[in-house]
Amino acid sequence: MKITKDLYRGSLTLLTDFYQLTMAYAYWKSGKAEEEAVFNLFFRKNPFQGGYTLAAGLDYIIDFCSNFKFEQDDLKYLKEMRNADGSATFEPAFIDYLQSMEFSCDMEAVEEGTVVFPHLPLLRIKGPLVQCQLLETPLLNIINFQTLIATKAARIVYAAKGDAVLEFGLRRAQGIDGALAASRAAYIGGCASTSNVMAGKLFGIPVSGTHAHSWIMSFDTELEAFKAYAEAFPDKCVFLVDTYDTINGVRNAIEVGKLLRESGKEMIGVRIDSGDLAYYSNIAREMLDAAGFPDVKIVASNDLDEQIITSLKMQEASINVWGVGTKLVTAYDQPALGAVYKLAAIKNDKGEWEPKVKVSQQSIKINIPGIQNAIRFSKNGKAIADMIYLEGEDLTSAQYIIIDPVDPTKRKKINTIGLDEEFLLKPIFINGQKVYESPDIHQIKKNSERNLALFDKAHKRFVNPHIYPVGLEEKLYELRTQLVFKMKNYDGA
Ligand SMILES: Nc1ncnc2c1ncn2[C@@H]1O[C@H](COP(=O)(O)OP(=O)(O)OP(=O)(O)O)[C@@H](O)[C@H]1O
Ligand SMILES: O=P(O)(O)OC[C@H]1O[C@H](OP(=O)(O)OP(=O)(O)O)[C@H](O)[C@@H]1O
Ligand SMILES: O=C(O)c1cccnc1
Repeated sequence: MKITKDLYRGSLTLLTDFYQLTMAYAYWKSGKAEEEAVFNLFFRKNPFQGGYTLAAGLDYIIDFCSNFKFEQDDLKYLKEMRNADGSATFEPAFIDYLQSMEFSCDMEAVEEGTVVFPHLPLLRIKGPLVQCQLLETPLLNIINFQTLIATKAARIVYAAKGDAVLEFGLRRAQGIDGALAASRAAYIGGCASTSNVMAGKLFGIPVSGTHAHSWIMSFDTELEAFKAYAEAFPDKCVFLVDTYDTINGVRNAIEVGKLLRESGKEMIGVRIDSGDLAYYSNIAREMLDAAGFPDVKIVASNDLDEQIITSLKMQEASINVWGVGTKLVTAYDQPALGAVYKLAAIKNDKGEWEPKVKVSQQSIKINIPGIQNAIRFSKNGKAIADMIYLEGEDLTSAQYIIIDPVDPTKRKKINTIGLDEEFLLKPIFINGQKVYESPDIHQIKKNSERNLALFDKAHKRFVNPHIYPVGLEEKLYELRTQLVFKMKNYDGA
């Protein structure tokens, strides 16, 4: 992937919040910049009131970290930055320090296309405090959006029950990278193709498209327009039939379909983009079948999402292909995932890791301290539960109790005999060197399919989905409880 160089023509290293730079400066001034720290990236609630989340964005992160370097242009900008009194914001020695900075962290992350849940570490980074801090914002920016859109796509594809979903979002997406990243994530989430040609070029996603109303309107009649399109694309005819009168549009499509057949070609489909999609698709199906076109597909579009698709399926609409734009690429009903990035441990003067916790009045906001990993238990191809545990913990036990991170009265016993186990975090970088072989986009999409198949449909339904158990291993739960007590000054209470 060449997003860094091709789209922005330079370093993306300044794509961070200013406070990360002020902290970087202050860490450097106080001699803490190179202290080793561990941060975790996680979210607290599945989006869209759903029962699962589909991780995406790691390949952007790999690219971002591999290109993490303050370049001359960036340094010049920082050097010229001034405080209100006209003094330089950053002293020259700090600018030199930034210039010499090389990405040197260890990173572990869940692979793209992994089904994930609240509280699981999606990404863990270990390295100099200053680097981990500077990376907070871009890592969150990337994961938050692509994970959200991949999840939305997975829901829409689930609603379509095996029919192809074409992503049509570019024109209404949130800007240029919003559109590109959304097309990528939508493909990972299960869409068959994108209308976004640049996403096709950059990421290798299949591109597809029909034609617009303007094509029809540019001719005197719809029939002429269909005929001219058939001449240009005899193998790719999907006629948009609703510009004037949908039923008449289907009639015209059939007429041109017959002409195509005479020349040895077959019409592929018709598209309906307005009106009652159940009613018109059923009429179109009857007309097409009666005219000898049972294999011609019916494509529907017009502000679709998983709820409308589900409703149209229930109405037995004769739709075979779904074109979905706005509500997919903007994650219309929930515009942000809300993933956060929290300090989990820091190495003290003695070289020991000290777990860190941020106390909150809301128990859902108390982070999980320490260097963690997560393991997924499954049986006969079905996931049973995920356990978050402290790295280095002995994992040979035949039985675990996992404790809900928000409500400690919720516990689950796991007998590990006969269960399959998968470690969710995979090594991505060691000392700044990439050790992970990035799968191509098609393999990532397959990984999503494999992952989604691990989970029961009870977790996938849209209304009140069954909650998948994710819990803390007992020692981690104890550590967190003790730390919270300590920070609240009621040790052992
Ligand atoms: N049978 C149906 N059941 C549920 N929702 C439907 C059905 N048919 C269409 N819809 C959805 O209802 C909404 C209709 O919106 P709207 O009224 O703006 O469309 P329209 O009548 O086609 O108008 P326009 O021509 O401006 O697109 C769209 O989101 C569409 O996907
Ligand atoms: O509704 P969405 O899910 O966002 O899907 C994309 C929409 O974009 C197009 O409409 P537009 O009116 O922009 O152009 P058109 O002339 O091709 O219909 C297309 O016809 C869809 O309705
Ligand atoms: O190809 C299409 O039909 C298409 C592409 C973008 C937006 N709406 C429709």
